[in-house]
Amino acid sequence: MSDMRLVVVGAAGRMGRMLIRAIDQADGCTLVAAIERPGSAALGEDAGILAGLPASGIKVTSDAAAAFASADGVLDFTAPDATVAFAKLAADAGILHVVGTTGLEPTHLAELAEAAKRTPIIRSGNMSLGVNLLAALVRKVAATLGTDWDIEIVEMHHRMKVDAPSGTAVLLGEAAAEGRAVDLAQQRVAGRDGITGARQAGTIGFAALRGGTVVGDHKVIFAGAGERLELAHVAEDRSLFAQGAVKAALWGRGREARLYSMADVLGLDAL
Ligand SMILES: NC(=O)C1=CN([C@@H]2O[C@H](COP(=O)(O)OP(=O)(O)OC[C@H]3O[C@@H](n4cnc5c(N)ncnc54)[C@H](OP(=O)(O)O)[C@@H]3O)[C@@H](O)[C@H]2O)C=CC1
Ligand SMILES: O=C(O)C1=N[C@H](C(=O)O)C[C@H](O)C1
Repeated sequence: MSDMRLVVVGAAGRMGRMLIRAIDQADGCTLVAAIERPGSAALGEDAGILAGLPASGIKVTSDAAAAFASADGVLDFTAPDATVAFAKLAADAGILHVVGTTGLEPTHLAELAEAAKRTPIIRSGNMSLGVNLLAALVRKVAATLGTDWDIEIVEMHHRMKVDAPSGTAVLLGEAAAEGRAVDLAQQRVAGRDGITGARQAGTIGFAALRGGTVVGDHKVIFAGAGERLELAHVAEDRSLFAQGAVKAALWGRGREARLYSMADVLGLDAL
């Protein structure tokens, strides 16, 4: 089979550069375009150079529609509104859309679900094997323990991160809620401050720390009476997210139009 032709949108971002490198290192795929927004200082730059590689001959452009027309898939770690716009363009072009963008609101998710009726979309708040395995463990533990065990999710990220709680924290919260057979939206408590009153049984709490260059730390705490169970994941290098995204793209090639998760890609659904 010919190499899968991939486009990276948000190519000059922290993850965009990692994705260009991950494509370069992987077998079975080739970078065919690199996209940034109109007016970006990165336009015209060589995508390889941008990513710390030898020149690739691929210049960063802002014409996503033209790029998608001659590609098989797009890797998208950008921002919520941009991701929705790219989802429509990817569906128009009939190419696979891998979405790592976080901070998506229900309206964004509804738009992605609509686009996924026309083309496959693989979306995850975290593309690493470790976090997706952790989510499966959290689901099991939450299903096993009663609501006399309080669930709190603590995350820390670098100072440049713009959304909170992190997409991973939300993913882990959803896993805990699934385990308890409840709706996370009804149980979610984030950003306590001031006289909050005592903790309500059954709620799932989120705390977000920001600072320095932390790649991504997540801890799920099950706090019972007199004992505590803590499950944690530490991401040491963003390249693992990029490698996960490339793995997802190769897995998703030729799949039917629908929304997939990283658990689908990694075969963790049965856990
Ligand atoms: N799922 C996962 O495994 C992971 C997800 N993430 C998520 O990925 C996203 C990006 O993170 P990160 O790389 O650190 O952020 P950056 O801000 O470094 O990169 C985002 C890039 O997308 C660009 N962009 C934004 N809007 C558009 C647009 N309309 N068209 C083209 N390019 C656009 C930005 O350009 P500009 O600067 O001009 O706005 C920027 O270059 C975040 O939501 C983050 O949480 C990060 C790591 C792992
Ligand atoms: O913005 C980041 O950096 C990260 N974002 C993702 C998230 O919101 O969980 C994944 C990872 O933790 C890094």
